[in-house]
Amino acid sequence: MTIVSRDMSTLHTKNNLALLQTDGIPRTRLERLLRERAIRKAAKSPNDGEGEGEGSSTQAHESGEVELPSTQQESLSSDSGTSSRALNDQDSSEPTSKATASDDACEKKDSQASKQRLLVVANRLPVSAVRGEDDSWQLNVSAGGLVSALLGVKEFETKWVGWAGVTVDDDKGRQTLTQALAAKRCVPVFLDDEIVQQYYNGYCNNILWPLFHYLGLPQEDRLTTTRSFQSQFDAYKKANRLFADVVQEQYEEGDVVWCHDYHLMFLPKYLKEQNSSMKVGWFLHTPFPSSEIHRTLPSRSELLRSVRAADLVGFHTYDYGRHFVSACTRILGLEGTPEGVEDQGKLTRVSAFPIGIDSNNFIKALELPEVQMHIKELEETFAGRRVILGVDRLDMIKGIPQKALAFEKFLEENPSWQDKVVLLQIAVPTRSGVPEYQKLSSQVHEIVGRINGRFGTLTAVPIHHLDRNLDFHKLCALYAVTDVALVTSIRDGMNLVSYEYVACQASKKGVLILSEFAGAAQSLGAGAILINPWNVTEVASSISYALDMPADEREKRHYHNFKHVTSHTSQEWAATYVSELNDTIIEAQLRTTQIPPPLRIEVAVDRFTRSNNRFIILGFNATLTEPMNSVGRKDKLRPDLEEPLRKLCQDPKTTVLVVSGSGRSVLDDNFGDYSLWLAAENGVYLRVTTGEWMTTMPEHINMDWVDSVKQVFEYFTERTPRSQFELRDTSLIWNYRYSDAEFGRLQARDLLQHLWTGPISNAALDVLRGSRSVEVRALSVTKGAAIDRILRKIVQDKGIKKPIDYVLCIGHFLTKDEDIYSFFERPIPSDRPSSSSSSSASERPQAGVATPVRTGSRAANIRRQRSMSSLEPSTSISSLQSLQEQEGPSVLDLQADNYFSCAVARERSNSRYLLRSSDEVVQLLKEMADHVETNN
Ligand SMILES: O=P(O)(O)OC[C@H]1O[C@H](O[C@H]2O[C@H](CO)[C@@H](O)[C@H](O)[C@H]2O)[C@H](O)[C@@H](O)[C@@H]1O
Ligand SMILES: O=c1ccn([C@@H]2O[C@H](COP(=O)(O)OP(=O)(O)O)[C@@H](O)[C@H]2O)c(=O)[nH]1
Repeated sequence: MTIVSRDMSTLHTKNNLALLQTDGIPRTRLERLLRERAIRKAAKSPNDGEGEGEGSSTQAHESGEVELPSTQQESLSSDSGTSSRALNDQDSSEPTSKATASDDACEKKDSQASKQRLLVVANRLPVSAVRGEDDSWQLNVSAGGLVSALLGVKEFETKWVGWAGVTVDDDKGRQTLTQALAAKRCVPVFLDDEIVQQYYNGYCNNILWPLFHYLGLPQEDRLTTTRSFQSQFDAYKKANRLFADVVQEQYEEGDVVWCHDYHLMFLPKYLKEQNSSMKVGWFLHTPFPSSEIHRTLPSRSELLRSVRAADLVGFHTYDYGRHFVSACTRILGLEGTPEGVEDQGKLTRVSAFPIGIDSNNFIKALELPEVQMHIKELEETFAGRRVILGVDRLDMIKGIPQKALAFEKFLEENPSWQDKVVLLQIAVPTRSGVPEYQKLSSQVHEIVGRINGRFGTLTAVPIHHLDRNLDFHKLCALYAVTDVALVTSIRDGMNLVSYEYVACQASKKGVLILSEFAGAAQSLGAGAILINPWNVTEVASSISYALDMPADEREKRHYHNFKHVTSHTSQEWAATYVSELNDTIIEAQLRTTQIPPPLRIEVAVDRFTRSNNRFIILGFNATLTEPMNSVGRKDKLRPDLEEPLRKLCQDPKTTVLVVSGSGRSVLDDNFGDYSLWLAAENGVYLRVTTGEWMTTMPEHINMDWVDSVKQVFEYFTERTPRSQFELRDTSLIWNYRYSDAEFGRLQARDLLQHLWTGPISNAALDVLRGSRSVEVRALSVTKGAAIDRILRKIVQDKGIKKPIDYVLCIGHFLTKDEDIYSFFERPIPSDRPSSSSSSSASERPQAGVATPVRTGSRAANIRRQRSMSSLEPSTSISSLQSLQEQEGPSVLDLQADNYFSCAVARERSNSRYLLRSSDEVVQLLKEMADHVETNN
């Protein structure tokens, strides 16, 4: 990402869409992403190409970024007795309190001026701080896959925001730690002990973590537990606010903000509330469980909604993403699409981005003298024995007890191996403040002790169990010398240990036994032996198979995995994610240009009050009723619309028409006692409420297909619980809005497939897909076709003399029915609404009315186009043409400023304006009704 990428980020920052559309940047998402990828590849210098992973450690070290310490010294922290990776950019072991934030920042700015700025926000910073005397700070690399992977990301000008793993209550300490961290491009979020206990140990690691790994919620045995869940959830939100505040302080326009993991599910929402134009991504490092698991969580909806505020939501695997979309459709009732989750036109893109490692760093580390020395030591220690390696945080998800049991079974079944093989298990202590982790530690020790007692000898034990964090060089050496890596996670977001093992096995070509419940199984499945860790017998026989595997099979398997690990690096992962996030914003901007502007209600009302003969056309479903996705919706007029509608209907200067796809009885029930016009079945039936229904059905309408379609709809209704179908005179509708959303959608897909390609595909019918329905209609039955006939009838019936000078047409119409909007438009592209109507409307390319629309010629035109001129209503409606012939001038005298077509709760529409929901329809009609009162 060098010069060309910078051009891209300039485009993003400036939202320069005009430029975007004219300078050759492709318009489709895939084309843009392919191009970005090509640019990234081309921008790699030839030197970067040594080894597949780009961005070598040396390079990163020189730029002063935080990195895995292949080029740094490592230190054993003598006071704690544990081995850790000390991390300083100038000097690896000295305390860093003297480093100043400003010096460092300036230096970085110059060297990284061309890079995209990236704010990485994660609960844990890549370094954990330990306070020394004199307010000095030692910064040690934190353990865990998230940190390892993100340390490999070097393409961006990255700043980290997170918790340093330590409580600092005094101002001086906070100040010095902030300075020390600034040298690592890290910014601390300070959490007090109470928050850490409630948020991190409590809500994150005792509730979300087990739940997301299918271990269920903790059992409650008394009400105080419920109360503590609530206080943990409150602390979770509070902690997320603290993160949001720090991000806000650090944010500069154009930055990409990348939020990580289950600790920060509220962060996207808080950030967008603070700044809606911020580019916000969220990535989950754990699995996202099936919606059936997620729905057990009391705060399930709030969490989903908050994550949805992000522009891009990423997961390690397609399955996790699918579960998330499914939870949003089933729990929030939103629309899941192949692209993500949609709510009233707002798309949250959901994709899989499998993480990788900085493979080059591992490969190069193997050449270092210290690593070679460790390799030699290990070879000597384990001479004559094969070594099976396990490296895990001591976490219940890692299946360490299962691993030990499988190894026990293997020894039991293979006595000849008993003194020739050892299981070397590194169990890095983690989250020791959570009681479940303390229990696990004792459990594992007990099992290991028992097995060693059973199979050990005076001089050797079969399991070497180390409860500690290893330094990087020792870890690399272990990866390189061992014969088999055994990963038995019962669930694991990805599992980077398996990647790291493969990266270090270029010479030995050891075997990877990998749990099928780790995300890594999807990428390393070709080369690994996949196992179900719960099946102890299977794992035991896989160990046996691995130890006896012939060299050529090991080579082949290793080759597959090595290729994957070295090409799908952490750098690639981050670059792909950020590139998609940037593109998601471009896409949203492009979509915006296709979205009509919001209706300015005050303008519509103002024009209404100044006109003398108004025509108001209202859709019914989701326009005058509750929104589509509210549970238990009935086809019923909203109670808050009754009064305003009644007032409007009583106004002598206003004619109100409700036009709906619904049948006559639905409209009768809702509007029988109002004084207005009703058009049922998309205008096939018409009546003024004081009169009888009449048909406006066109002649020669072909309905031969009805029986065949009916049979198909019956078939799908029987097989889709809670779906229903309705037979109308000119249409059939199958709707599944009360069915399981995903199943309904799959059924609809099958149904559509059959209608489009099956035996009735040549019938004279239109197939229309609604958001949760499929409708089949006679050809050319649309609201736009009907409005012509309806208008004629109304004009004739009311004996209208004064031309109609104001039209408001609002509805949640299917695309096909949007021809009702264009009926009142005059197709002259150069015409524009005058500026007084609405400034945003004047920017709309499709708005084309400027001069009076003469209904006679317009209607005739439409009739010609649609071959709908010959109408035979049961009650005669004479043609408007003849009406005009009889009565002289036009009945429509519509200035552009006085025509308002509005789609309700739609994202894209041919209408001039949008109303977000039926709530806004209520507001509009109320304000109009208020003016009727005062004016008349
Ligand atoms: O920060 P801690 O509470 O000490 O825990 C360490 C990290 O554990 C989890 O790692 C996950 O991320 C890895 C990289 O994507 C993935 O390979 C692994 O399967 C996950 O378990 C956790 O998600 C991180 O937030 C923690 O920092
Ligand atoms: O003593 C150790 C052992 C392991 N790791 C690192 O911890 C990470 C574990 O990541 P993984 O994705 O396997 O699981 P997680 O712990 O994140 O759940 C790997 O990068 C290891 O290199 C470490 O820092 N110190």
